[in-house]
Amino acid sequence: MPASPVAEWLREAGLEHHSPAFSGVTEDRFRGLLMQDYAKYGVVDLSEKQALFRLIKRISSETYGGALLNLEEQSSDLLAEGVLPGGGALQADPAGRSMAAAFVEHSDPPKIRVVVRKRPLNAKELERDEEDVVRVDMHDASLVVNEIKVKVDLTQYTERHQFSFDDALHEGVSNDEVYRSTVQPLVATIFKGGKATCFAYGQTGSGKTYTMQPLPIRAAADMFALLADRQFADMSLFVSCFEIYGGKLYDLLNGRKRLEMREDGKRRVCIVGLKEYLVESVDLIQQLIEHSNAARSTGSTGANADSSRSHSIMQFALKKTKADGEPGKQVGKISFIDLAGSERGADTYDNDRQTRLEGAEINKSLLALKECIRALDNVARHVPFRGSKLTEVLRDSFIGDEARTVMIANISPTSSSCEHTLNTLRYADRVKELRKEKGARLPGGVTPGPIHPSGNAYQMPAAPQPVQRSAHPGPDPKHTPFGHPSSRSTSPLRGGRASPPGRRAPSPPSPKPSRGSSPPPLHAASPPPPKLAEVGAAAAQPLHSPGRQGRVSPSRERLGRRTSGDDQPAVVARRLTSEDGARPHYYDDEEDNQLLYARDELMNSILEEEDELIAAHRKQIEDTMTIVRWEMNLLGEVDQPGSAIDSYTEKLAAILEQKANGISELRRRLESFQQKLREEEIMSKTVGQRRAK
Ligand SMILES: Nc1ncnc2c1ncn2[C@@H]1O[C@H](COP(=O)(O)OP(=O)(O)OP(=O)(O)O)[C@@H](O)[C@H]1O
Repeated sequence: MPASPVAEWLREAGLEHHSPAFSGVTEDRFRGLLMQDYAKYGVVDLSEKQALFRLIKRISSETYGGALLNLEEQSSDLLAEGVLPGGGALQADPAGRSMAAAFVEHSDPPKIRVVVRKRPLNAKELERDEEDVVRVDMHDASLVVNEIKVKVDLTQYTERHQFSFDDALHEGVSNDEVYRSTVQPLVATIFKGGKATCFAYGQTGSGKTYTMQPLPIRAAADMFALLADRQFADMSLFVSCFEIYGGKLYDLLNGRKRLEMREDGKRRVCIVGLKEYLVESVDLIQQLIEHSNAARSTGSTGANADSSRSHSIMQFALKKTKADGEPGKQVGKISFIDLAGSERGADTYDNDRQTRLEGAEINKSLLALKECIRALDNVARHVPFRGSKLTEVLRDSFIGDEARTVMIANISPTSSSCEHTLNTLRYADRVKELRKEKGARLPGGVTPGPIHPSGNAYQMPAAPQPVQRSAHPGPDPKHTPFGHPSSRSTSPLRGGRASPPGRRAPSPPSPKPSRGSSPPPLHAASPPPPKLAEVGAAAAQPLHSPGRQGRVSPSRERLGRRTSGDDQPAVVARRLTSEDGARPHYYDDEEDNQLLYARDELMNSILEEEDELIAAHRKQIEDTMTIVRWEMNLLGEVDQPGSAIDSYTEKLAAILEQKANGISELRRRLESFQQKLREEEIMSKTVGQRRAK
């Protein structure tokens, strides 16, 4: 007689001696066994329990669509590193929860984790015989950068910079190990209802994309493994991907469609129109990643023809699934962020205006990101989201006890990249600095010794207050210029803006794919694949652009730090090294410094006013539509027999005045903006000329 499938499975797992106890257990019942059931069938030994757990995970996953997982490997990883952080403690879970549920409940990764990854020398660097100046000691999570310097008499010497982080990964470390050190511990956070963020920071070509790309795939594999558990059967995974390019949002899974950020009544940020995909296989995620990569903006710069000039953000949202298959309430979320090249925030003086503006935007967003992460650790009452689009979009990921962030600082090994490498490490160091004992820090960002768990002498800068955008005095939709409400006065555009929060655009429910079915292929130029669900984002209010008080000012922050005494000396050489890679360079010449600071200020106000100008233009169009309605009404009135011409002329005068005011206000704004662009042009040219000297 052939063995039953259950007996066959047990044999595969080396548990055949337990087969008699399982006789009569159906395949479905077997798949649904929980940990507390194991003892009933005589499986009490720890290693046997683990083997049975892995077996059930594997067959459940094969049945429910996660067949692509290498569960033998994944589960053993989970068992070794995540599921059982306390050794075998969870095996004896008194509540008798499944291993998956116990993993989620017991896992508690730190709020912030900073990991450095060094990439190997590439073929070109080897060909040029470039020197590897970075030594990583994985054992104590530290690294040393040997910076080669030249004295005034032209003799060379080496300056040694030492850093320590939560993990330091050398060039031989695989992407799997990176995953285990960074994102895997965050998987439980998402199932617990938390928001997790993982971002890669570093100069162009340091390995950000190489590092980030596999992470969502591995995370999805682990998430599917957990989703196969009965405990999480009512949840599904949704994926979206967008980029922030020049301060604007584009959907990378929907033909780079421009997206708008909105804030709903509860001050939640929504990205209106962002497409979300229900995913049930790792394969589909792989295709979505390829699709988004193809769509991502890259542009050529003096530094690197392929340098990435945008931040790309892939988000996994875990949601409850409604009975009709539609997504319900969000449980948790993880964002994978491949940041723009960090060096792109500086050295932009010689480029064209567009590139300079992009550089300034990147600079601003990297500074704001650092401040938001630092605020996480500092349990700050105010988090400076409004510093940039990037941090506004990620706002909910920086709030709440369950917010977790992992930063991966990618560095290149060569001597020629040394300055950028040090900038990246200093940025990473500052992200983590609250965890360190202040006394242990050496000048210049050198941070030997262990991380102190409670050292926290840093104070957040005064919380910036959001400033309302000063809109021009357009017509109030409730009041006509004649001083009384008009039944027809509501602007159709204004009305149309307020779509109900949380609504989804109608889309057919996504059927669960049959086992083994492969998702449709994606092509860069092709329309998005099926299983599409549009995010019904609330669209109550557009976000206010960051006001002058609400932004992170690079120059002011820098000046403030100089007097704080815990950074590098203020003036050390002909050129001061930028301390966190997101800064322009500063000089020991006071005049040069003044010029750079002034240019920073101007650039920031241009970035703010650009948004405001566009918003004001939009509003002006809406107002014009409202006024046209009034005019039509007025003409209707004057055509009536016996209408009073005096009343008509008065109302017409009021309308014309309102029209003229609207246009002159918009024109004033435009002229002020154009003037700033001209000033910036001149300043950048002057800076470029001084630097060339
Ligand atoms: N750890 C690594 N092992 C092997 N090759 C690597 C590693 N890191 C990066 N590389 C290679 O180095 C090159 C640059 O890497 P990558 O494109 O990821 O850099 P990047 O930081 O994302 O750059 P950009 O900001 O321009 O997007 C690629 O060819 C990549 O395959």
